[in-house]
Amino acid sequence: MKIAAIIPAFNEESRIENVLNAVKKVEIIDEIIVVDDGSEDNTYHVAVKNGIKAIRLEKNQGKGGAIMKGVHSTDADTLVLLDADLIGLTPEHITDLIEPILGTDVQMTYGLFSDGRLATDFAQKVAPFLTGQRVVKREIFQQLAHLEISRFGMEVALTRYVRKNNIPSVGVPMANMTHVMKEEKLGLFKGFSARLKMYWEIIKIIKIS
Ligand SMILES: O=c1ccn([C@@H]2O[C@H](COP(=O)(O)OP(=O)(O)O)[C@@H](O)[C@H]2O)c(=O)[nH]1
Ligand SMILES: O=C(O)[C@@H](COP(=O)(O)O)O[C@H]1O[C@H](CO)[C@@H](O)[C@H](O)[C@H]1O
Repeated sequence: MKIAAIIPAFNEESRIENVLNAVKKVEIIDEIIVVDDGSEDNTYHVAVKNGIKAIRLEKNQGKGGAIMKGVHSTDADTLVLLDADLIGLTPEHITDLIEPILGTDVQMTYGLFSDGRLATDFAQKVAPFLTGQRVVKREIFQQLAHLEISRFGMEVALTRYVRKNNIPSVGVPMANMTHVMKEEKLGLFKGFSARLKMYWEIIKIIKIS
């Protein structure tokens, strides 16, 4: 079994180091890959400075496209997907996410914030299928079309595929964790516009998957 962590990152220079510090401490992870999705800031250099393999995409391709670049750059059979803007991530959170897959027929796990912040805990209670923290077996990526163009629809495509095909999956609580919300990153107006765009990308993938 080979485990690779893939961290898609778009303009995350000030946030990604926290995530890298936690991932680097997880001994069962064989490879860490940051995919810089056309950032205009120093995300790529922060990853390289931390000794991480980083792939730099010239043009922004969206989260799904960035993750698939990472998937195609490794032969790992187990992929750990983590957002670059997590707050409170520990090595234990990551091992908890991987553990249910070891020696079982579980093919996907998904992490759910709890006891972090009211807003982000609530968002994941209402829509657990959106979470970006996952461990996914490679076969699942191979079965799914459209992931390269799915942008923020990637997680919903994964969840729908697993449900439709009765593939064993497990939700894992991630206590004391949260992330930086779009409105906090981009300001109220731009953040909310980005949120609407994300919902549209999700609707589009539902239509074609
Ligand atoms: O075009 C994009 C948009 C987002 N991301 C990354 O995907 C993850 C989740 O994105 P974001 O935090 O914006 O989504 P949210 O959690 O707010 O829905 C983060 O690591 C982003 O840097 C990416 O690689 N390309
Ligand atoms: O939880 C959600 O409602 C959205 C938006 O999060 P925020 O409202 O910015 O905290 O975030 C998730 O959904 C995206 C689409 O599935 C994922 O790509 C993100 O990783 C995830 O955090």
